Amino acid sequence: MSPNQAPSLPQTAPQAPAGIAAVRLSGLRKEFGPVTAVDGVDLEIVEGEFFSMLGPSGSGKTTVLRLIAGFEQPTAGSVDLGGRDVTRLAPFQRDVNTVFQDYALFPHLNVRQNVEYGLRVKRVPRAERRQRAQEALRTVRLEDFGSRKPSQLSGGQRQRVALARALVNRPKVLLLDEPLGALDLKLRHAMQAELKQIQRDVGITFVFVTHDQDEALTMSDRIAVFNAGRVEQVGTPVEVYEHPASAFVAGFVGTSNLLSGRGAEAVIGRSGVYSIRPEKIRLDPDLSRPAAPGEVSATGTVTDTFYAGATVRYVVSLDAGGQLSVVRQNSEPAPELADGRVRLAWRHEHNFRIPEDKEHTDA
Ligand SMILES: Nc1ncnc2c1ncn2[C@@H]1O[C@H](COP(=O)(O)OP(=O)(O)OP(=O)(O)O)[C@@H](O)[C@H]1O
Repeated sequence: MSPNQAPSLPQTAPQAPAGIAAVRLSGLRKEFGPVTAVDGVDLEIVEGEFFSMLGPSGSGKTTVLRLIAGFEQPTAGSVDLGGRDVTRLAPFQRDVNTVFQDYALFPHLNVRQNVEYGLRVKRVPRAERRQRAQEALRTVRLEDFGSRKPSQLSGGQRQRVALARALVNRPKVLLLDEPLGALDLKLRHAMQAELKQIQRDVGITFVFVTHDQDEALTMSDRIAVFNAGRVEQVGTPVEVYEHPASAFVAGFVGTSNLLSGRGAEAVIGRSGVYSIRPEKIRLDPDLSRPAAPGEVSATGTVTDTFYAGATVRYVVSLDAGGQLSVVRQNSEPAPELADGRVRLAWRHEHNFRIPEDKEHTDA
C-alpha cells in the first residue's frame, strides 16, 4: 500500500467458519408475562469477533445477553455455544462470563482477591490462582494495583478490574452489558480504545451490548441492530451505516434524512423512501448551477442552523416538498446565503432506497 493510500474499510461481514459459530441463536423468544422481550432472534457470532448488539432502551438486547449467559430460560428457540446446545444448561455450565455496567466488585476484597474470587470458588490451587490473576491484571494494565480496594480506584480502573475478573476464567465468549455506561464521556472514549485492544490481545469472542451507536460503529467487527425484540439488520459498521436495511436502522444508526412521497419523486425522479446521510449533501449558494453528472440536486430554504463546534447542521425545507438536514465541516468557509436560499447536491449513489416493507420506523 502506498503511503497516500487510505486503508480500505471492511465491506463485507466476516463469515462464520464452516459449521461452528462461537454463538448461534435460533428462533430465540422470551416472554415475560404479556411482554415479548425477544421476538424470534436468529444470530450467528463468529469466533474471535467483536460483536455488538445495538438498539434503543427496551429493544431486548440485555435479555438476549442473559439468555446466552443462562440467567434466563427462553420461551422458545435455542442457544448453541461452540456448536453445543446449552439451552437447558445452568450459567456455570456454559463457557461464558459476563461483565456488567455496575462492575459488581466486592468492596471488602482488594483488586487481586476480586480477580481471584472465581478461581477460589472453583478450588484452583493458590499458586495458579495468583499467576492467572496477575496475568489478567497485566492484560488490563493494572498489575500494580492488586492490593488496592475498589473504593481506591477510578471508574475506568474499576471497570478494568471487572474485566480482569471475567478474563481470568478464560471463557470462550465474554458478554459485556453496557460496560462503559457508567463512565463520563472522555473516559468512555479512552476505554473504548482500550477494550478493543484487549479484545485483540486475548482473541476472545466479545458480545457487547450498547445503545450508543458511535460506540458500536467504532468498536465492532459486526453489529446487530435491535428494534422491539427483533434484529433489523446484521452487518459490518460500514454496511449498517452506508446501507441501512430499514428506515429504523437509518434513523437509529447515525443521523439520516428520509425523503419520500412528492419530494422523492421530484428530486430523485422515482417513488419510494430514500435515506441520505447529512454529511453526503453539499450546500451551494449558487441556485442556478446545473446538477453535475451523476448528481442529484434540489433547491430549498434554510429554516434552522445548529452550531456544534466542529460542524454546523442546517435544516433545509425543499421547494419540492420534504426537509433535509445537511452537515458542513467547520473547516470549510461558511456559504453566504441570500435569504437562506440554497441548492443542495449529492451523488446518486448516496440516496439509498429503503426496502418497501421496511419503510416505516415502527417495525
Ligand atoms: N424480568 C423482567 N420482567 C418483565 N419484563 C422484563 C424483564 N426483563 C426485561 N423486561 C422487558 O423486556 C423488554 C426488553 O428489555 P431488555 O432489558 O432486554 O431491553 P434492552 O434493550 O436491554 O434495554 P436497556 O438498553 O434499557 O437495558 C422491556 O420491555 C423490558 O421492560
